[in-house]
Amino acid sequence: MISVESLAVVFNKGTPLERRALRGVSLAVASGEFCCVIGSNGAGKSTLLGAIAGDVLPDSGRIVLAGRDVSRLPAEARAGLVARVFQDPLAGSCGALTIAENLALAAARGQRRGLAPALGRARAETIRTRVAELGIGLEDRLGVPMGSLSGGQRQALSLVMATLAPSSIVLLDEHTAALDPANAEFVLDLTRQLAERFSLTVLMVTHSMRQALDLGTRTLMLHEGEIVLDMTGAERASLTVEDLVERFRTARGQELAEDRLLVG
Ligand SMILES: Nc1ncnc2c1ncn2[C@@H]1O[C@H](COP(=O)(O)OP(=O)(O)OP(=O)(O)O)[C@@H](O)[C@H]1O
Repeated sequence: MISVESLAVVFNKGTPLERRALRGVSLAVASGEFCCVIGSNGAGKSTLLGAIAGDVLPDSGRIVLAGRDVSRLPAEARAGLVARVFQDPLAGSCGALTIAENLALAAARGQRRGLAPALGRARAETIRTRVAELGIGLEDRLGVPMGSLSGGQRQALSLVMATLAPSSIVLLDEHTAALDPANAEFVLDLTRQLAERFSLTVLMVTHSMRQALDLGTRTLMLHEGEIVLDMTGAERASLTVEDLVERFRTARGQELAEDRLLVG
């Protein structure tokens, strides 16, 4: 469960570059809910995910994850509660470490232990099984450096890493945007499967309005640091991309001026 209350983030406060990235965002995401987040450039999507993960500390407001108030905790202290996958396939894992080492560290996330115990036998078996389930032959290459893999392979492993530790909150920040269409589809399918299998609570940022309506159970639209649309259930099921554009126009009294969103 994610609970965000009146969250505000201001960058470069008190300078000519001041930017209010989040303007009092409140949001409750139930356990097992899969929420897609869409919005134009600079809407505050990454800032919201960063604030939940602890990479961005809020100026005001409160964040509660799985019943624990984490508002002032740094990212390391939240690692056992929340996992994040980034747009850049290189960002979520260490290229110099092997696949097995990266996965072992992910499995030990949130625990105060080093690499050696993380590579215990039982854990090594789990890792091998989880990698084999991807069906892309990486289980026979667990000793190769992560840096030698393709973007698609790396993102697939990042998703496995995000779901190895018991944390059930996963934040996906345009995690397929840097992939070619075939790999993006593969990683999206994997996202669906893992979310269902582990009853994950997911916040997935996407620039594709189609994806934001097709995937998961809820669609949020952020605009200029505020949630302007929040759709779920039957209302969402019948919505087309055109309807979504129209809803935005009605809510904000302006056109959605974002080519990337409309094309996606
Ligand atoms: N570290 C930072 N320092 C200063 N300003 C920032 C920082 N991070 C984000 N911003 C600003 O805050 C606003 C929200 O940015 P954010 O990255 O959250 O938007 P976004 O919705 O993820 O956009 P995009 O789709 O372009 O990635 C933007 O105006 C951005 O320029």
